[in-house]
Amino acid sequence: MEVVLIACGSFNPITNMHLRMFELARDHLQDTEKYRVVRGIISPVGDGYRKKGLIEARHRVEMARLATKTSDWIEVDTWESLQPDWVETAKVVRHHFEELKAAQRDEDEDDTVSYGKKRRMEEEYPSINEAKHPKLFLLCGADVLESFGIPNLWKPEDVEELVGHGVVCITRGGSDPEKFVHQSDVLWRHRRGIHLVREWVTNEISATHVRRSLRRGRSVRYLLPDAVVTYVKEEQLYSAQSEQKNADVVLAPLARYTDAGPS
Ligand SMILES: Nc1ncnc2c1ncn2[C@@H]1O[C@H](COP(=O)(O)OP(=O)(O)OP(=O)(O)O)[C@@H](O)[C@H]1O
Ligand SMILES: NC(=O)c1ccc[n+]([C@@H]2O[C@H](COP(=O)(O)O)[C@@H](O)[C@H]2O)c1
Ligand SMILES: [Zn+2]
Repeated sequence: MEVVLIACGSFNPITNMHLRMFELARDHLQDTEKYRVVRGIISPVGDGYRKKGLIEARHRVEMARLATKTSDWIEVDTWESLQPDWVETAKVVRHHFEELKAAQRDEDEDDTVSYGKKRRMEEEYPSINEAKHPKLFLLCGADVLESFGIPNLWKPEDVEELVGHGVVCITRGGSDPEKFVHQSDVLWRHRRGIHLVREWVTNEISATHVRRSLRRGRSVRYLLPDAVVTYVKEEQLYSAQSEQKNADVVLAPLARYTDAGPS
């Protein structure tokens, strides 16, 4: 079964750990001998997410592009980052899933010799289509999985939709995703679609740490790809001022699902 992995996040900035997540997930899935990971998509969140310290999407996208230049299977997609308002992750995944299905349809139509035969097979076995296009799994760290339980952050139907597609979750210091899945009825029901990956070479790289070091003029070399370090320097990104962005506004999902403010 072919699988495409999609990681949604701020990538503010992208770190080596974000890239490691993809490699870890691919090894884990392929080790089951059930899946073949064919592509990885990085989808930086749009500016409408309103997270504190979130710099402009065009810079975050460019850094992700530079970081994935040396990968032959991970790419950056800008659809989410270009939307004027923040888009729910379930909706982002739905958009990419539709694209995968459409690409498969185009491929089938090009293949004119067997098109008629395929159509007849589809009529006879409607579920045949499900196996034809790749599956799309959300790739995330354990903190994101655990955030599914934070009130007013995720809609229950969105969580259901995401775990229905499949989720690959990488362990992160201080997290216990196994326990979290066990304690949630929805996640437990979908436990077979939740792939927990243990990172044995634990590291605490986080974009927050990187931004803090940059503000203090400390080196972040070897935490980020060299090309990203150079870009940050050239563009003079991440200052005390940029960290104050969105300091006084409510995070878009919280604003959307509560009366806390405009979304
Ligand atoms: N060290 C890590 N281990 C496991 N997962 C990680 C790690 N760093 C980031 N991730 C995951 O990468 C995805 C994108 O995360 P995000 O852009 O928030 O990065 P971050 O390093 O957590 O940044 P921030 O500190 O700003 O929250 C999320 O699913 C997050 O859980
Ligand atoms: N309800 C939702 O769909 C929902 C809620 C919170 C975060 N998210 C997403 O999770 C990711 C989290 O990123 P951060 O860890 O950088 O906040 C972002 O891509 C964000 O859009 C989605
Ligand atoms: Zn984070």
